[in-house]
Amino acid sequence: MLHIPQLLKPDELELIDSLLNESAFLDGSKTASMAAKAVKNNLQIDRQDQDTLPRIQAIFDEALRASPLFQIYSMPAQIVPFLLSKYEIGMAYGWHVDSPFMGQPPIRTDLAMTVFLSGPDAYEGGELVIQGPQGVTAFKAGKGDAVVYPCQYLHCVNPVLSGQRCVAVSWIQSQVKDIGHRQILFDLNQVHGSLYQRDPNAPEANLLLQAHSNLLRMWAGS
Ligand SMILES: O=C(O)CCC(=O)C(=O)O
Ligand SMILES: [Fe+2]
Repeated sequence: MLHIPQLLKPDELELIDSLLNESAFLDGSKTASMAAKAVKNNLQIDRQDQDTLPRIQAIFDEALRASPLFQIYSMPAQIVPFLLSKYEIGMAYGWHVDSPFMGQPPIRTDLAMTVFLSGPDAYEGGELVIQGPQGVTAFKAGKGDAVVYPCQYLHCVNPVLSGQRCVAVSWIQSQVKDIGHRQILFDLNQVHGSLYQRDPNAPEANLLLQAHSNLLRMWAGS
């Protein structure tokens, strides 16, 4: 999983805040499928909304395009339009896995993403808790931060005890389907980045980039 600090800039957050204030929120369990419906208790902006959602989506499109960390980690092929959710006092989303296909037309959900639109001081409880191979991690990230995690992982949102928690969530089909392949490519990319920073002409930086590119060609498109 990956924490991206400050995916959104302060002026983008300000605009999103004002758009959210104008929007009507509906019962969020309507957009959950099967088992998730029973454990989902939050509010969401209507998917059919033609006013607010497209404007917020445009901000996210640009922010994701401009984030090297997001691009390197997720290698997106397709991204589901963002859902805007609000958790008020007592609301929560119990342990669940996300559907393997989402969106219209459906895409394969390799990665899930939460963008935090409320700062950690705006609510108590409400942590995004993810059960990864190394154990459980609870995220309560800064306003404008994002967390991206593989859809293989069970996760939940703890009950909000005070205040309110606004987030935007989406799902990504990666160019690289396999979670282990993605991790190797991400690690190689990080090492290449630091070698390149030390010396852009270092032959080993080129060799590493060559190995990364060749692996990406080998593993992409699955
Ligand atoms: O609110 C969140 O951070 C995650 C929500 C979630 O798990 C979902 O919508 O499937
Ligand atoms: Fe989920």
